[in-house]
Formats: sequence, structure tokens, C-alpha cells
Amino acid sequence: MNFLTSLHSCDALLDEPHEDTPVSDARPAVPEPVQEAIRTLIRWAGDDPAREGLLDTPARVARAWREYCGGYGEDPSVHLTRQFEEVGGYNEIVLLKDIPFQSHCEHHMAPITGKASIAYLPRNRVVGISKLARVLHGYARRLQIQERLTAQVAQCIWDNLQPLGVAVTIEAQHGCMTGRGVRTPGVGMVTSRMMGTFLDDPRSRKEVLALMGY
Ligand SMILES: Nc1nc2c(ncn2[C@@H]2O[C@H](COP(=O)(O)OP(=O)(O)OP(=O)(O)O)[C@@H](O)[C@H]2O)c(=O)[nH]1
Ligand SMILES: [Zn+2]
Repeated sequence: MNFLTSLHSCDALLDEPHEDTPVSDARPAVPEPVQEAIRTLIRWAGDDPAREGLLDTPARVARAWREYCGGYGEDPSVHLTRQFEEVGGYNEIVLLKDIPFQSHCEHHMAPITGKASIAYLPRNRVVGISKLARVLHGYARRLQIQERLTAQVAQCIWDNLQPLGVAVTIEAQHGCMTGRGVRTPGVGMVTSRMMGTFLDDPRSRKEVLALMGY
């Protein structure tokens, strides 16, 4: 089997469950080409992949990356399929505030850590509040830039819940700015996406941003 063929065989792993899989002793096998790629990276970083402490590292790193990128194995919109119409006439903002999340930047594959606030103005129906966080994590657990993550979460809620308005804000620190490169810790990047009422009506936007703490 040549290198490319064996890399193709890694596709089989994509069928394995990604999310919320209980940790057990039966860890998924990691294909040799994936492990070899990580050994190459260790050598490139200046260490010896054959030394004892690093022997199991390639498989661990590979499994960790499957977990960090578990979002590729799911369609986040499925979390919004169960909707509730009996809301007692509630027609004000619903906000899930300060949801912690982790992602990885697509430029350096460095961690992005932060918090998101997700709000919508319902049109007769709502979703279970945990589902908003599930949508966030479904998109965050991929290689991302913060702008796209913000836009994808908002669009998903807009398309699937058809609310009157959606507002998403994200504030995050980028490991590629703190641990390397410009090495400037403590800097938060803030992004927002407003749709519907929150885009069109300045008073609604002001209200939702105030509820989010901005
Ligand atoms: N807009 C945006 N930029 C990001 C995000 N994550 C990382 N970046 C930036 O992506 C840019 C990549 O720039 P390059 O010049 O190609 O890469 P680089 O030489 O490693 O740049 P430095 O980070 O400045 O050392 C950097 O400025 C990062 O700060 C993100 O989510 N959104
Ligand atoms: Zn980066």
C-alpha cells in the first residue's frame, strides 16, 4: 500500500462517532501514515520521536485532533430540528450568554478560546436552550477563523428557526497571537453578526448588545 492509498484508508475513521463518545480502553486505531506525519512534525520541532516519552505521542495527538475537529462529523443544524411552539405568547429576546468554547485557527491550528453569546427573537417557536451551545460547538470544533464561526452560528439559527432576529457575538483569545508571532497576550478579538430585527432596528440591536454585556 503506498502512502496515498493508506491515507485514503484513513477515511474509514471518519465514520466513527465523534461527539460525546465515552472514553474507554478500546481506543480507535490511528493509521500509520497519520502517526508518521506527527513523528515528522516532532522531528521538525527538534525532538526525537523515538525517545521513550514520545513513543505514544503520535497516536495521542492524532486522537486529540479528531476530538478538536469533531465538528466535521456532524451537521449542527440537526440540533435545531426539535422546536417548541407552546411558549405562552413569549415574544421577547432569548439569550444564551457567555458560552465558553474552544476552536482552532485555520492559519496556525493554534487554540482559539473564548465565549459566545447567542440571541434570537422568536417567531412563535423556540428551541431547547442547550441546542444553541451545541450549534456553537459543532462549528467551533473545526479549523476556523472567528469571523466565519460567528457567521455560521448566526446563519444556522436564522435558516432553521426562522426567527425575527438573530444576534451572535464572540470574544476570543487566539493562541497564535499569544504563544507565538506577535506574542501579545490578553488581547480579545470581538466579532458580531446581526440578522433580521437586530440588523434593521438600532433599538433592538442596542437592547440585545446590552443584555450581552456590551
Ligand atoms: N481575521 C482573522 N485573523 C486570524 C484569525 N486567527 C488568526 N488570524 C490571523 O491570521 C494571520 C495570518 O497571517 P500570516 O502573515 O499569513 O501568518 P504569520 O506570518 O504566521 O503571521 P503572524 O501571526 O503575524 O506572525 C495572522 O495575522 C493571525 O493573527 C481569525 O480568526 N480571524
Ligand atoms: Zn492563527
